[in-house]
Amino acid sequence: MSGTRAPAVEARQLIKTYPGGVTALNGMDLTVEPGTVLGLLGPNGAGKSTTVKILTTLARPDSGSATVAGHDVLRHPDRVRRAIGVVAQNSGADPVATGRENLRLQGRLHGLRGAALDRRADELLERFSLTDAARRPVKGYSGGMRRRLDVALGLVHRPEVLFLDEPTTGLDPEARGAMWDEIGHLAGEEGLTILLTTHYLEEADRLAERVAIVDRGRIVVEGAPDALKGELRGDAVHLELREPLGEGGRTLITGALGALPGVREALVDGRRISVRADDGAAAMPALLAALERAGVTVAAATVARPSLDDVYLRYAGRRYADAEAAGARTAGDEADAGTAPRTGPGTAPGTAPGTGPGTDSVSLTGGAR
Ligand SMILES: Nc1ncnc2c1ncn2[C@@H]1O[C@H](COP(=O)(O)OP(=O)(O)OP(=O)(O)O)[C@@H](O)[C@H]1O
Repeated sequence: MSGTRAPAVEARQLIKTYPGGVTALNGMDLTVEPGTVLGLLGPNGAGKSTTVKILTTLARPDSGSATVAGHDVLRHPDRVRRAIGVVAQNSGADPVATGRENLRLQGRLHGLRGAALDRRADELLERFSLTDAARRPVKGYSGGMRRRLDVALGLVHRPEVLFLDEPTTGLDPEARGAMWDEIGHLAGEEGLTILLTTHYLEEADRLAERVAIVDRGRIVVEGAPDALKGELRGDAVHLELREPLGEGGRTLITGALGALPGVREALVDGRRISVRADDGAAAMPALLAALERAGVTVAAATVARPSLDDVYLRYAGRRYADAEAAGARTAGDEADAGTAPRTGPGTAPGTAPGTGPGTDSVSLTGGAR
């Protein structure tokens, strides 16, 4: 692949507000280089699906622009559609038809006929280890087989860019691992450009050459996973307290821990404290002593190399698990409320890192280093 080729996907300043006032996208910028896998990583409700809908011409932004495979999504949606494959969150396969019938139908929709259609269907069945199941109705397939068929359906017309929306959600660990291998091959050996959305940190880490972390409708940081983790120099120390700290306690502890030698950053959030230290093991005794002096009891402590979880915490200002829980609560509210508009993280764009309610943080070094 030439380094001078135009980006396969480019989005600039996409804004999208849904009826009811939910700001799903709040200035989304995104670039995917040809032949690479970009992982759009973010918690539930961050705006990943809305981004994919706009890039695949299924929704229009309120403002901003985007091109896919060199075609403008608003001016030439038909050209974009011919150049892309889309694997949506929910399977598009007909459960009553067989795997082979589904592939043939999809091929016909893309203009394939006769021997070329048969060849392509057989090729994809073989490619995705579905040959033995080719003549069975899809409703009898396992979750992993269905997902592989979904990807095969998205590839029938040999697209340049493949969109995979949450490709492994709902799969068991074994099927997830198999799907990761498939996606790795598609990008590596077949040179496809892939934009995949995921809310699994591990999936982004494992599959994506570059990760764009999306939070509240915009990208908060983008880069190669190892580089992003490497920028957070030092170790991540996580402490769990027996009792949650109130507001006064949080401020006190944040200040006390942040002032210890070798400690770069401390973030206190309820029962959990996250510290970034030059040497986590060396800092641990002083951290525990400072907490003991403050009358705070520690229930558990761990030291680890920074993970994408820590990258998210650094740039989005809240823990990934908390953001996920907030998104899940939102989805639950929505289900309770029937057709009520979704609200949640997307309703509060632009909250500065570390300033969310219930969180105190102090950075002693300024910036991410
Ligand atoms: N049709 C809609 N009407 C109103 N609000 C919506 C609609 N679709 C999405 N939203 C809201 O827009 C925001 C972004 O949603 P989006 O589905 O793009 O996020 P996501 O990151 O893909 O999350 P998920 O992983 O749960 O699909 C959320 O706050 C959501 O509640």
